[in-house]
This record gives sequence, structure tokens and C-alpha cells, in this order.
Amino acid sequence: MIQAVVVNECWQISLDWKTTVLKHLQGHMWRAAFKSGSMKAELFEDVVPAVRKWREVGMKVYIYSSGSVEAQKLLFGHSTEGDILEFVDGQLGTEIGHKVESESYRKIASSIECSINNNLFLTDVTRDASAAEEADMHVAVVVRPDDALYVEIV
Ligand SMILES: CSCCC(=O)C(=O)COP(=O)(O)O
Repeated sequence: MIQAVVVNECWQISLDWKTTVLKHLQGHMWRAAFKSGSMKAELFEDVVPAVRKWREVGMKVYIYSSGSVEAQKLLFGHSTEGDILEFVDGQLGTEIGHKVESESYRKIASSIECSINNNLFLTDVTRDASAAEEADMHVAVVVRPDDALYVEIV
């Protein structure tokens, strides 16, 4: 039974599926791993300096991820750069809507009380970028070395 679950979860991960069940399992595993100190989130070295700079000039920074809010807090709270949650104004998960749906970005703009075309969405997933752009949000696709599989070069 356990082996069947592991095989199924690995299959979902290989397809980059973001099912709620998978993300809940992720949250449980991460809780144990991050809290025990056996796992730390590794950030690209430009992340913290960039976020600091944006915050210094008065910009707000939010995380919007398919990962649950708990998973986001675990990851950004236990990074190799320490707890960087203090640099973040809030976390948004898929309870606001899926990242491939334009409506999600409209809802985000409304919930953070910032007009949609005054927002910049950074992502490495082109499907998510298209949805945000369709909603009139500014978008920048961030290309990282291991993202080649998910970024469609057009
Ligand atoms: C940031 S916490 C969880 C990350 C995660 O599980 C994931 O699938 C990343 O998806 P995203 O929507 O953030 O691209």
C-alpha cells in the first residue's frame, strides 16, 4: 500500500502536478524536515538582495505559490539565508485560485488593494505568466538553470 502511494506521488511530481492532496503531503513532510533542521531551502543568491531593495523603496512583496501557505512559511522560514518571512508582506495559495487562471490575478490585486497594472508577477512558469498577463498584470519570466523543462521559449 505505502509503495503504491509513493509511486503515485512520484508520478504526480514527475508531471509537475499541483494537486491539493500532493501539496498536503508535501506540507507534512516539510514540517518534519524543516523543523528538525535536516532540510533548508536554498535560495538563488540574488533573491534576498532584490527583495530587500524592493522593500527599501516601499514596494510590497507577496508570495503566490501552488504550495500551501504552510509549505511557503516552512520554506521561507527555514532558508539558507535564515528566516526571510520578515521580508514578505503576505502569502497567497491556490485558495485564491489556480495560477493558470487569469481570475486568480484579478482576485490577488483586489485582495492586496493594489490595482492590477501596478503589480509585477515574477514566475518561471510560462503558463502562469500568460494567465497573469491576460489579467493585465505586468509579468517577468525568471529563467533559472533547472527550469528548462517548464519554460517554453517562444
Ligand atoms: C513555495 S512553497 C511550495 C512550492 C511548491 O510546492 C511548488 O509546487 C511550487 O509551485 P509554484 O506554484 O510556487 O511555482
